[in-house]
Order: sequence, then structure tokens, then C-alpha cells
Amino acid sequence: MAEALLKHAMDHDTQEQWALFLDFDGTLVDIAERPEAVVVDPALPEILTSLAARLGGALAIISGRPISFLDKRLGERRFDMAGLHGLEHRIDGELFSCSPDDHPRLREMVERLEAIVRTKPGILIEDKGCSVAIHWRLAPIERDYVHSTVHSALEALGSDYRVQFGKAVAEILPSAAGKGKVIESFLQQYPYRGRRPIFIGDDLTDENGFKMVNALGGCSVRIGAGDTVARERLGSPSDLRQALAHWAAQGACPFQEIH
Ligand SMILES: O=P(O)(O)OC[C@H]1O[C@H](O[C@H]2O[C@H](CO)[C@@H](O)[C@H](O)[C@H]2O)[C@H](O)[C@@H](O)[C@@H]1O
Repeated sequence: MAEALLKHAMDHDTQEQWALFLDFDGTLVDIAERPEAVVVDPALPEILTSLAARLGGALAIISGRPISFLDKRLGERRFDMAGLHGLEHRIDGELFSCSPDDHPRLREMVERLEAIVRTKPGILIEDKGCSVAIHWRLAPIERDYVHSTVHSALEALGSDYRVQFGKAVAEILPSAAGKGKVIESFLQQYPYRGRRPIFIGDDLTDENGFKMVNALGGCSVRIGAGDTVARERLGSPSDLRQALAHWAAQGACPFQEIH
């Protein structure tokens, strides 16, 4: 009994050291044909809530999606989050948002892009206010067309904006946005401060976050195949959900690198 209590206390101490950062698309949920078609496993919000409690609240979703979208899928104001690749974030209920009004040139460009792709069936424009994603998953043949359209748009917009490529998507966003930077800023604030970061993601946009946590001596985990600087790998979102459920229930962190 004493041994069990001691083990529990040690596990508890160990949990207290980690700050967990989780990407959304392709990481917590499977990739779907269209942005709005993603399906959240009904057990996921509860698993994340238990895990956040184990980690003293140091759990945040770090996504390219708007926070408003993630709240609808995971529960209103339930989790700390960074949305739009870090352009907006919410920590301990306090929201720091990005206003589309601060991006008039981007807003004009979104209108132009919408008009341009209207003639191209299968290309989807996802207008996220302070950024815009152009998807070609439904029309793979249009990949090069989207690349060249985005490059022309960027020439017109200038260096305040950059492109972020992802899975069958090119996104135009303010140059300052980046997952590494926002993870670093979470780590300067309670309850993340002083903890060792773990970042789990699946895509090009997550590489920047992996680099940051590697540099900070943390743990980086890539979901699925592909070149990466992440130091560990899991096969699929379903493998990750299982690992997180186990961690939430048993208290043992499933990632080898941090043992
Ligand atoms: O940072 P994330 O949470 O991984 O978000 C990255 C982008 O994910 C979404 O697009 C991707 O998922 C879609 C749904 O599965 C899929 O149809 C698309 O091909 C993928 O690129 C989302 O729509 C973007 O806004 C996010 O930036």
C-alpha cells in the first residue's frame, strides 16, 4: 500500500513537469475531404479535460483553425488554445484575438481570390478573417494552379504576409504567425511556465513548433509519415487518442523520449 501511494505521488510529481501542446487536424482528428467535415471522437473532450487536470491545467490546442471553430467542436471555452497558427490565443479564459479590420489588404485579396477560383471546381477558399486557406484536396490536379495563384497574391501583398503550406492546402497569413512562437509565449505564462513542453502534430505547419520544443529540450511527436524534425512518431490520430486516454487514466506519459 505504501509503495502504491509512493508510486502515485511520484507519478503526480512527474505529471506536474509537462506542458502538453496538441495540434488539431490530422492529430486529434482524422483528415476529412472538406474543412467543415471533420469528426471529433465523442470521447475526446473528456479525455483532454482529464489530462489537463493531471497536468495542472498545462494543456493547450495549437491549431491553424480559428478558436471559434475549435470551441464548437471541443466545447465552448473549455480549453486553452492558440488559433490561426498563433495569431489569436486564449489562456485561462482570457482571449487575445486578431481583428480582420487590421488586415485591409488581405481582406481585398480574399475577395479577389474568391472571384478567381469561382471558375475552378473543387478548389475551396476557407476565409478565416486574418488568414485565408486555399484547399485543393477535392481537385488534386489544381495543385500547381493554387501554388502560382498564392505566389502572385503574395507578391501583391508584400512581406507582411507569407504562405504556409499544409496537407493539400496553401494558406496566406501575416508573416508574424507561427506555432513555435506561440508555444514559446505560452511557456512564459502560468501554468505552463517552468514546464517541459511536448508538442504533437502532423503537418508542415507543425515543424516550426517541433523545432521550438526540441530547442527547449522538450519532446516532439509527429503523427503519420513524412519528413520531420520531430523525434518521436505515432501512426495515426486514433493511436494518439488511445495514448492520451491511457495517460489520462493511468498517469503514465506514453512518450519514450521524456522518460
Ligand atoms: O493546425 P491544424 O489544426 O492541423 O490545422 C491545419 C489546417 O487544417 C485544416 O485543413 C486540413 O484539414 C481539412 C479537414 O480534415 C482537410 O480537408 C484539408 O485538406 C487539410 O489541409 C483547416 O481547414 C485549415 O484551416 C487549417 O489551417
